[in-house]
Amino acid sequence: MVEADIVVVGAGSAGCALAAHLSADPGLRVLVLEAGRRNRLGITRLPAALLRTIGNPRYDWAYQSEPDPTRGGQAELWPRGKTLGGSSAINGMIYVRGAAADYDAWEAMGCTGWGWRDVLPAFRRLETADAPDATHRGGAGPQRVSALRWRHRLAADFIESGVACGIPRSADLNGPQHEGIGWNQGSIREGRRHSAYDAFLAPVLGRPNLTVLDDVLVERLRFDGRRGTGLAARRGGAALEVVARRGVVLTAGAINTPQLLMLSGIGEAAALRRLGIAPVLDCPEVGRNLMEHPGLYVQAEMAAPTANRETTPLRAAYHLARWLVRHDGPVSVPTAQALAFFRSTPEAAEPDLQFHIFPYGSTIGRGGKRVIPRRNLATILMNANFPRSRGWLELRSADPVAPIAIHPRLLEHEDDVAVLLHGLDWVRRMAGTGPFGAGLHSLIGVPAAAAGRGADLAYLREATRPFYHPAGTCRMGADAAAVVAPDLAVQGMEGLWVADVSVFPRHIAGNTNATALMIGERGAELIAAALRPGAARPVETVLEAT
Ligand SMILES: Cc1cc2nc3c(=O)[nH]c(=O)nc-3n(C[C@H](O)[C@H](O)[C@H](O)COP(=O)(O)OP(=O)(O)OC[C@H]3O[C@@H](n4cnc5c(N)ncnc54)[C@H](O)[C@@H]3O)c2cc1C
Repeated sequence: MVEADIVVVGAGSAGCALAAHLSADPGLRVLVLEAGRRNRLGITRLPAALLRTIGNPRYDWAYQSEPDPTRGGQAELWPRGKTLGGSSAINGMIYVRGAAADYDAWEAMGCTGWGWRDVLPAFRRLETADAPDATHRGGAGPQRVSALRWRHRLAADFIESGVACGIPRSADLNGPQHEGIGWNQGSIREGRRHSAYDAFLAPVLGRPNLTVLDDVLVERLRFDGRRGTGLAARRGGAALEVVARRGVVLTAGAINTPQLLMLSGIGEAAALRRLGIAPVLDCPEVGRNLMEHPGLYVQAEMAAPTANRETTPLRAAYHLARWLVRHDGPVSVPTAQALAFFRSTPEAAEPDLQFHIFPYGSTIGRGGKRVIPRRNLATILMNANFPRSRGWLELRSADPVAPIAIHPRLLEHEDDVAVLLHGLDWVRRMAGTGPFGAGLHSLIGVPAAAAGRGADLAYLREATRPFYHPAGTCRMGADAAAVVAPDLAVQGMEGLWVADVSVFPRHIAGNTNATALMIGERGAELIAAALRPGAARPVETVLEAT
């Protein structure tokens, strides 16, 4: 048996930030449990190595979704990091916080304390940016956020074409001007991936009140009535009982956090009973509201050499050596070189579309493996920022090892289809404008505009994919149906919090890692406040308040 004051389940983006902050109080014993293994983190630090880790069960839960009837029955890989650092150890390292309006929208939805003015200090506190300032960017936080050390010409061309199409230029997409087109920044330190584990936990492992255990699969939570008192886990083949003297924080991510709640009896009571799980709390929204950025990965055949040409054995060896010595070059950078946040139409109330440009393209080779062919390919990623479609998660069995069923429904809502159709027009517009357009041979698979809306729709239904940003499955809100209250406490329970991307009440205009870190940082503040003497939050008060 192991004991701690606070037990944190999952050493991913949010979990690492949260545990580092909470354990800064030497009076609080913090235990972090992570299902993935500590070993083999070396390869994850090479930014270009993500092609080797995504889908690899050593680092990735590698979920397979259920067929999606809104996309012709498409089923696909849903990667989720399974190692110290969680998804931040296998992600594309794109660092973007989203728009101020995204968080003000959270606040307007009842999430008091999550407006931009509340979350900006947390964003600033957690980062060390290349160019800190007094208003928007931090200069002393654990997470390094760096400019690209290697830039491809075609990304510069893409930016110019975007400007020529009417997208404003942004000097810093994490600065005051989020709407616009500009260079991407990376969760990268001196050319190496800077995962949440590297940034937040590794530097404080020496704290006597902090313990991090890897290879621990948490199977279910233990309760005394409605109070979280610990959990049952498995380390290697052995059972492990953990006592949480003051509470448990779930930071297991948008798929595993709701799974763990359901396995522990918190979910839709009737569905749990059918699986032989005794309900502790009837909370039907657990696992619901699954939102994901839907979008297209459009491959572009370019006239001039793209980064695909840098992957010959000789060039790859050179770039690896260059990275080892100088920590720069094509293997030192995140996937995307430039990003844009822009409006699908002039009438759109906010930037509802995002572009990414990758200076390389990949195809699926023999055995279903992703390969980088020796062709001049680039990839334009276009996605909708605020999907209205909702999927859900469904527990298949009471066995904690059985993967949960993921029902994506990416194109359920007509508004999402309409936004993506405009996005497709934008892809064609970029392909016909400015220096990027001049250097482009063809957009592979994209129907010609002349083929009409029917052809576009058929293409969208066939080609739309998830962008690896699932969120919202333990929705935060002030209403009775919300899974967690704005202080991240699970409603109707005591000593139990959720602090990861599951709590999103609405999606954001941006990739989700920075926001996950912010939720960890802000969550730690809220939980520390709840743990202060006199701050007890009786269950009855919570229920009355909703
Ligand atoms: C392939 C990929 C590419 C991406 N690219 C980008 C990008 O470029 N930029 C960006 O901003 N975002 C990106 N994202 C999304 C972003 O990384 C995630 O949204 C973010 O990391 C989620 O943080 P989290 O803390 O909610 O969960 P995670 O970081 O996923 O952490 C959850 C942790 O909990 C552990 N865990 C789960 N269940 C258990 C259990 N039962 N017992 C013990 N431990 C458990 C997991 O192993 C994991 O370590 C990407 C994601 C993926 C998968």
